[in-house]
Amino acid sequence: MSKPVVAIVGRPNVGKSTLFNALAGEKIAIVKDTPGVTRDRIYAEVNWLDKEFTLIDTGGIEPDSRDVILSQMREQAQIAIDTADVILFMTDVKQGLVDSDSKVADMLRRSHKPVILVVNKVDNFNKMMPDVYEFYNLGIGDPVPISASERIGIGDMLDKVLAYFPEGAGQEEEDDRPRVAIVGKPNVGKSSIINRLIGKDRVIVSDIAGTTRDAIDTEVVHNGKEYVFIDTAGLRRKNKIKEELERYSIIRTVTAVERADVVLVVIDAAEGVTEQDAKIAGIAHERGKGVIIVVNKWDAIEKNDKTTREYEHQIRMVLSFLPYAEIMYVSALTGQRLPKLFDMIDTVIENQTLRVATGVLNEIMTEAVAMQQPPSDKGKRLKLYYITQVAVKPPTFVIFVNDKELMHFSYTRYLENKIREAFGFRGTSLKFFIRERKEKDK
Ligand SMILES: Nc1nc2c(ncn2[C@@H]2O[C@H](COP(=O)(O)OP(=O)(O)OP(=O)(O)O)[C@@H](O)[C@H]2O)c(=O)[nH]1
Ligand SMILES: Nc1nc2c(ncn2[C@@H]2O[C@H](COP(=O)(O)OP(=O)(O)OP(=O)(O)O)[C@@H](O)[C@H]2O)c(=O)[nH]1
Repeated sequence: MSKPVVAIVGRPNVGKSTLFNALAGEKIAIVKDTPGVTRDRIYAEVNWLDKEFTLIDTGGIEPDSRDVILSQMREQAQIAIDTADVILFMTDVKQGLVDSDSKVADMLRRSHKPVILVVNKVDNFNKMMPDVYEFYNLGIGDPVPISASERIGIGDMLDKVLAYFPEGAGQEEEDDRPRVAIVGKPNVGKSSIINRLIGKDRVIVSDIAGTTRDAIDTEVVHNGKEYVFIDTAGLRRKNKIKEELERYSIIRTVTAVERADVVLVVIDAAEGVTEQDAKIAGIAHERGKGVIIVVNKWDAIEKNDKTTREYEHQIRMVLSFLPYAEIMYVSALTGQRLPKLFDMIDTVIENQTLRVATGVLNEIMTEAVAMQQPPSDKGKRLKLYYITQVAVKPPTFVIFVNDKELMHFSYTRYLENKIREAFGFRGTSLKFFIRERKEKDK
C-alpha cells in the first residue's frame, strides 16, 4: 500500500497555504539541485505520529469573479476526488458559509470520498464556536475548528485524517509485481508507448495535447512475467490556463510516482529535453525511485553517428541531478527497442533492491579513504569509522564519522561513486545518512 494522499480544497483566502505550511514545515525544503519541483508548494510529505502521507494543495489561482471561483473550486474538488484518499474541505469562519461552499460540499458528498470539513480562523475556540455550528448546514459531517495561523486544533484534525487511512497504509505492498509509472509532458507519447507494450489499442491517442483520459493501471505480461503500468496520460481537462494544467499534471505525476518502483520519464526526441521534463523527472528523483529516461519519437528525427551522443549530453546537462538514470531511445510508432524496456526495468528493480554486505562496503570505504584523504577543517580531520546499508528502494547507507560538519557533500559523492564503481546501481539513486559517533564507542 503506498502512502495515502490528502488533498486540501477550499475557496481563495480561507487559509489553505497557511495550513499547508503548518503541516509541511521544513520538510518541504527538498534536495537543492532538483529544479523547481516543490518551490511552488503543490505537494509535501507530512509525518504525524509516525504516519506519513502526501499532502496536495489543489488550488492556487487568483480568481477574479464569482463564477470563476465556483468553476475553479469544482475543478479543484474534482482533482481531489480523482487523486486523494482523504479530502480536507476548508472553510473560513470569518467569511462564513458561502454559496459556493454548499455547491462544492454537494459535489464532495456525491463522490463518497472521506471528507473532513475544516473551519479555519477559529483563533478563539471559546468565543467563536457558535459561528462554527453554522457549518453543519453543509451536511458533510461535523465541522472541525482550527486556526492554521495560531496552530490550534491541528492535532485533532490530523487524528481525524489518520482515522480514514486504510489499514496498512504506507507499508510495503504485498503484491510483488514490478510497478512502472509512465510520466512526461502532454503529447510525448505516453499512451502510444503503453499501447505498443500491450500490443493493442487500449486508449484513444490523439494529436491534441491533453485529450485522453484518467490514469489507469494496466497489467502487462512479458516473457511470462507480470508488470503493472501506471500511466498518467490524458490530462483531458481542456481549455485550462497553463499554470492550472501544470499544477494538475504535477499532482497526477506525484501520485503515480508514489505508487511505482520504476519511473519511465518520457521525453519527446523531436522537442529535446526541457525544463518541464526536468521538473517531472525531479519528482521521481526526490522519491528515490528507479528512473529510466525514455526518449520517444526516435523515428521522427534525422540521425547521424553523433546524434545519440549529442542527445545524451543534452539530457545529462538538463537532468544533471539524475546522473544514475538509464537512457533509452525508442519509438512507439515503429516499436523500435520497446521490448528492451522490460529488461531495463528488471535491471533497475534489481538494483533498487540490491543489498551489499557490510564487510564489502567497509573494504570499499577503507580503500577510498586511502586513495583520497578526507577533508579537514581548522586542523580537525574527518574520520570515517564504519558504513552499513540500512535499507533498499532506494539503497540507503549510514556512515559513522567523528564529526558530521566535516563530511562535505563532495566527499559523500566521492564515496557514492566508489560504491557505484563496484556495484553499478544503475537506474537508482542512493541515499546517505551521516551519523556521529564518539571515538571511544567505536
Ligand atoms: N485570523 C486568522 N487568519 C488566518 C488563519 N489562517 C490563515 N489566515 C490568513 O488568511 C489569509 C489567507 O491565507 P492563505 O493561507 O493565503 O489562504 P489560501 O486559501 O491559501 O488562499 P489562496 O492562495 O488565495 O487560495 C492570510 O492573510 C492569512 O494570514 C487563521 O487561522 N486565523
Ligand atoms: N513520430 C512519432 N510520433 C509519435 C510517437 N509516439 C507518439 N507519437 C505521436 O505523438 C502524439 C501524442 O501521443 P500520445 O501517446 O497521445 O501522447 P501522451 O503523452 O499520451 O499525451 P497526453 O495524453 O496528452 O498526455 C500522437 O500524435 C502520436 O501519434 C513516436 O514514437 N513517433
